[in-house]
Formats: sequence, C-alpha cells, structure tokens
Amino acid sequence: MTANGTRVLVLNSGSSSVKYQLLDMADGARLAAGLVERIGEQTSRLVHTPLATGGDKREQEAPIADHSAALQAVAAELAADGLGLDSPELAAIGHRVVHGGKQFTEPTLITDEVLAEIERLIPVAPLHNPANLTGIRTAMALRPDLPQVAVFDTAFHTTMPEHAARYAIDVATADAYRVRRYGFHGTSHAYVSRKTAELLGKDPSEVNVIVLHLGNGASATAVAGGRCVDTSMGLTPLEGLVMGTRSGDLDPAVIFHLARNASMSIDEIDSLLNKKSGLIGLCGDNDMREIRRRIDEGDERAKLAFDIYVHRLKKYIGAYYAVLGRVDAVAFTAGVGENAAPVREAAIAGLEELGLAVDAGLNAEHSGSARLVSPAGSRVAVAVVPTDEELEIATQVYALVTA
Ligand SMILES: Nc1ncnc2c1ncn2[C@@H]1O[C@H](COP(=O)(O)OP(=O)(O)O)[C@@H](O)[C@H]1O
Ligand SMILES: CC(=O)OP(=O)(O)O
Ligand SMILES: [Mg+2]
Repeated sequence: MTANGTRVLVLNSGSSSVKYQLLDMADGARLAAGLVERIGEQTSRLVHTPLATGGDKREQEAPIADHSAALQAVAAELAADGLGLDSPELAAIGHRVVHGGKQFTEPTLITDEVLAEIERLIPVAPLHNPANLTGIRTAMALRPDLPQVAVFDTAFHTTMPEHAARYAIDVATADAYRVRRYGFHGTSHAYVSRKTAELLGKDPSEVNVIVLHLGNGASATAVAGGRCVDTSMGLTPLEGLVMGTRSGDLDPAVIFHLARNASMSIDEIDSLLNKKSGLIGLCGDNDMREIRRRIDEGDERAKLAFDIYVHRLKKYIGAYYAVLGRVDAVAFTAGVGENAAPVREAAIAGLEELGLAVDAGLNAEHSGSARLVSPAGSRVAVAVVPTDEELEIATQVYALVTA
C-alpha cells in the first residue's frame, strides 16, 4: 500500500466518549489530542489540545447527540488548527475497535466485510462496538479515499491457549454462540509488556510479565515471552477485576437470583453490573482520587470499596504468578495504575514471599516515564509503565499502510 502523508489520526470511541490523537509518524510528534465526553447527554464536553501550535487547551460545553456529531466537532477543531481531515498529509485513520472476536489477530484495513463482522460482534460488545462503528462510518464519509484501519483490543489475546480461553460450559452451546474468553485492552497490554521488557534491559521474548491495566475499565494479563497466556476480561469487558462502574467477577447465580427474586429484567441486571457496580456501586464514586480523598477524611464506605478493589487485584497477581511459574515483573498502568501509589502499595503488600515488594519512596514519586518502584535487588520487579494506546495504534496503522 502507498501512503502519501505521514500523519495518522487515531480515534478511540468509547461508549460515551471519543479520545483522539493526531500523530506525525515521520518523527512520532503528537500534533493534537483531545477528548469528547458525555456524548448523548446535555452536558457533553470537548477538550482539544493543539500540541503542534503550542496553543492553549480549548473547551466547549454543548450537547453532542452521538458519536457522529462528536467526530464532526473533532474535525472542526482540527481544521481550526490547520490540521483538518482534508489534509494531504494524512496517511490513514486508525480506529480502536474493542471486540474483534477470534478472527482479527492483526490491524485490519476496513472494508465492507470487516464492517459487517464488527457489526456481527455487537451482541458480545454492546457498549463498545456500536460506538466504534459510528466512528468508523463517520470517518469514512469524511475521507472516503483514505485507508481506515481497525486495531482490535482482542487481537493480543488471540494467543491465549484453549484451556485459558474456554469456559467450562457445554461445548456445543459455547461454540454455537461464540461464548469464550476474548480479553480486552490488548493494545495496552502488548505495549506495556514490551516497554517493561525494555525497562529491564531484556528482549520481550525472555520476560514474563503480569500487566495490570487499571483505568475506568481494568484488566490483568499474564504475558509469557511477549505472548498473552491469560487475561482477566472474558466474553465481554465485565469479567475480572473490580472496575470504576463494573463488578468484575461474581457468582453467575447472582444474575438468576436477582431475576427471580428482585423482579429485575436481564437489561436491568446488565446495566446494574456494567454501570452501577464496581467502585461507584460500592461507594458512590468511581474516581480513585475522590475515593482516596474520602478515605483520608475517615470515610468507611470509601475504605471498604478500596479494600475490595485491592483484594481482587491481589488475587489476580497470585493467580497469574501461578500461571506463569516464573515472573520477572509486575507492571502497573493506566489512570489508576500510573497515578495511585496507595493502590500499588496495597496490592503488593504481603507478597514478599513471592519476591515482590514496593519501595515507599520510589512508589511515592511522580513521573510520566516508565520506572521501577521495587527496592534495588528485588527478585521480581514492580514497575509503573505509562500506557500509550494511541501511539501503539498509530504505529500499527502506519506500518500497515506503508508496507
Ligand atoms: N492522580 C490520580 N490518582 C488516582 N487515580 C487517578 C489519578 N488520575 C486518574 N486516576 C484514575 O484513573 C481513571 C481513568 O483512567 P483512564 O486510564 O484514563 O481510563 P479510561 O481510559 O478507561 O477512561 C479515573 O477514573 C481515576 O480513577
Ligand atoms: C474494553 C474496555 O473496558 O475498555 P475501556 O476501559 O475503554 O472501557
Ligand atoms: Mg482506557
């Protein structure tokens, strides 16, 4: 494929937000970045940072009805900086697509068949894939001539062995309805596990890493020699760790119990577990900064929510330690993992017998770059490794369109 320009626009459409970055792959420069949040509500907000011009952040607060309107607003902001979507410098648009099923193992040029496949996966990613599709279709309408590339959250996890990917349910039913564990945040897990190997001065093929991606959504992955061997999210991004608004693991019988005894519909239970559970369900806040502030003021509910969050995290560290057999590093990433020192400290506390410890001084430092927070000479490294899904997506997209 031939690309004319060297710039890649990356769109990360979430259920109610769009994050975007425009990068120049000739030198890796970030030209613009931004976020549209609360799409579909009266209180939508767009924050645009024009990095190329060094100008001030621009904020707009006005209702944005859907992901299509959001992308039009983003295009207008970029155009105002002379970086519009009509630019001949643009080589491609990269889209984060959350669910790619089993079939998409690589970045993929979007065709009608690919769109149909992403659509076919909506039942297993109802919060994410429709938003991704709207983003793609709007971008295609704005630049029909440009390669549009999908980078799937599930791709990195397609190496999971069958014994980790299958649920222990009737095989015929599972296969008929594609019920299996797919895993998500794969772009981040791939990037962070590679950066962790770099930090240790080793080749990724030599290193076993447990990656803890703790954002609003959160997942843990066991990476052996650069390949995913297990991950905490499953059929959908609901399984596993306690998240901002999602419950993570629970006894599936909770669902039958609520359906039978609380007269809740399946849709109501879906919304309960995805949107009103996790930290927000436990204490009314899903932002770890607010939870820490409340704990400092002696708030018991916030403390319990924090303890439940950390307990689940610790269980996964232990589980993946056992899955990997030998662990070289535990890497914390994403909003909570990169910024919440108390979460790292509490999750690692008491694991000295596993060779894991956190140095209080190193852990309390703030820095935007990858670093170790374990004491010198630790058997297993504990690392803080900032994720960069947009850069990783842009790199994969540019490699595809210039191949
Ligand atoms: N300084 C901080 N201290 C503690 N937690 C933080 C801090 N900054 C961000 N967070 C947490 O990170 C979360 C967002 O993480 P992020 O990776 O941006 O999530 P997502 O990509 O899923 O929207 C916030 O909800 C908040 O809990
Ligand atoms: C898959 C997933 O949970 O994504 P996010 O963290 O962006 O919600
Ligand atoms: Mg994220």
